Amino acid sequence: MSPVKVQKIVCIGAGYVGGPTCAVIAQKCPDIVVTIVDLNEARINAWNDEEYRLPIYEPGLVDVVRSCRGKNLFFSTDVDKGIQEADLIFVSVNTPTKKSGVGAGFAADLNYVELATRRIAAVATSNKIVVEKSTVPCRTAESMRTILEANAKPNCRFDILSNPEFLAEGTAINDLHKPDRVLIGSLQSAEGLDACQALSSVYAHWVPRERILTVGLWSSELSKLAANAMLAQRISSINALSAICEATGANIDEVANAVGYDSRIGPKFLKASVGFGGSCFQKDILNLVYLSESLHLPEIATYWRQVVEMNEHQKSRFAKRVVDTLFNTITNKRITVLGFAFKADTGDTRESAAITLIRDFMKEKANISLYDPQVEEAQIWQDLAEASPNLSLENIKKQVKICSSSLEACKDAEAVVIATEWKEFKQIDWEMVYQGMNKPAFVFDGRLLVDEDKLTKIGFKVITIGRGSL
Ligand SMILES: NC(=O)C1=CN([C@@H]2O[C@H](COP(=O)(O)OP(=O)(O)OC[C@H]3O[C@@H](n4cnc5c(N)ncnc54)[C@H](O)[C@@H]3O)[C@@H](O)[C@H]2O)C=CC1
Ligand SMILES: O=C(O)[C@H]1O[C@H](OP(=O)(O)OP(=O)(O)OC[C@H]2O[C@@H](n3ccc(=O)[nH]c3=O)[C@H](O)[C@@H]2O)[C@H](O)[C@@H](O)[C@@H]1O
Repeated sequence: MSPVKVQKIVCIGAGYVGGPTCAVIAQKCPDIVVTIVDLNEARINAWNDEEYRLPIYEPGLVDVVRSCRGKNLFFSTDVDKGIQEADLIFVSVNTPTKKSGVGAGFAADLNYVELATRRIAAVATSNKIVVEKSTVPCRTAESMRTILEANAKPNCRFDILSNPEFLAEGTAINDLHKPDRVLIGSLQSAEGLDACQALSSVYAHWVPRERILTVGLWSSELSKLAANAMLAQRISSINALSAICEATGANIDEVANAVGYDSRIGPKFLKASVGFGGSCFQKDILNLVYLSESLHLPEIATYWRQVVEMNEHQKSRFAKRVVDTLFNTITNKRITVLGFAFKADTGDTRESAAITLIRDFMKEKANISLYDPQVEEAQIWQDLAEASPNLSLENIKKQVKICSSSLEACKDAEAVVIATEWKEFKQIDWEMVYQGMNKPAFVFDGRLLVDEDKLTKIGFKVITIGRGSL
């Protein structure tokens, strides 16, 4: 048997990963028809929007979709038809942390993966290559195989691959166009290797062969969790050092720079911050913690859990520094929060540090003015309500005001807190901001973004993460 030549791809899940990933596959493989399906009709309608108001904000994404939608790229809610017609199926559904039951708070909720897998088994009438794109615990492919084989129609074979995604939001299109590596895991059987070859040939349309790594299934699944854990660990390490800097007068930027010059360490991902956010770092590390505990490796679980605990500590440490600096009370004071997304260049707010900060400021009875250039208002209210379940939305709205510019948000404030590193916050007219604020006027820079000397000259008192305020 020789590898299948992939002609039709369906992707189940039109989210942050399925959408951009498969849009780029369509763009780079004009000979392949790609259909992205989702149960969420509103999301699919947005992907099909005539004015290209897509459901996610990602620089460069509109151009990719514009170049191939309606030609070889389609978005649909008809999941069954998509499955039936495809020879390769990406499963790119959400895998959030379980909220209840065994492993609640740690384990990945694999319900969506299982439902998608069962749907594939129920409706497929020909052989399929099924690709795990979602981030899943090690050995999930085995569960998928068991479900598929138990429910397969006669003469219908399924080959399962793991092909985790390493894109980061905000740079997704560039990451997909020029990936550091594409990782494909398969069984080492003849059929498994053929399936692996078929998927490799899809990526080989634009990714150099030496960057397409082929490994065993379990290594591939674990490598995804490992990569996120090690990236997050770097941030927790630099953030732990930022606390020492604040207490000693060392400067975290200088420390990170000096440390990063060591070619074994490297300069990337060493930016101290108010804490990492995003849908995956915390979830994937907790998943690794749960996996370690399930494997009776408690010391390993404790080691990785600390990365998340350090992140929580960083967020609460920063909120406390704001309160302490503002003479130990922010009750009835106006605090401006600039940025709500978990990082710049995305409208995504999942696990954003800004949510935790605002929750903590609300507990202190502060009034908050908030501005973010991308995040939708409805999303902000939903996130704040979820973070403070004891407060009604009506009460939250009494304490929080959403503004349409930085200048408006900073008016009459005692302090400005920078929570997201949006480029436009670098270009704020701080002279004008200063005039409109109460005095003393404080700026708390949680993203090492502003020019501290310049702001100090204007009259601000600037408190920066990882720098002493002596
Ligand atoms: N967001 C990111 O930057 C990255 C995420 N990942 C992983 O990729 C996976 C997907 O993440 P996102 O795209 O962010 O999630 P998402 O929540 O944006 O999208 C998932 C989509 O799957 C759909 N869905 C769920 N079950 C379905 C079913 N049975 N049939 C059809 N559609 C279904 C949902 O309606 C949703 O639109 C997760 O496992 C995540 O850990 C991996 C790398 C990067
Ligand atoms: O599995 C995933 O979901 C993805 O998770 C991260 O991507 P993402 O969360 O989109 O964004 P990152 O750039 O990694 O940033 C995550 C968080 O860490 C923060 N961060 C990042 C880098 C840094 O030096 N300091 C820092 O505080 C960011 O502000 C952000 O809040 C990984 O970078 C991707 O490789 C991975 O595919």
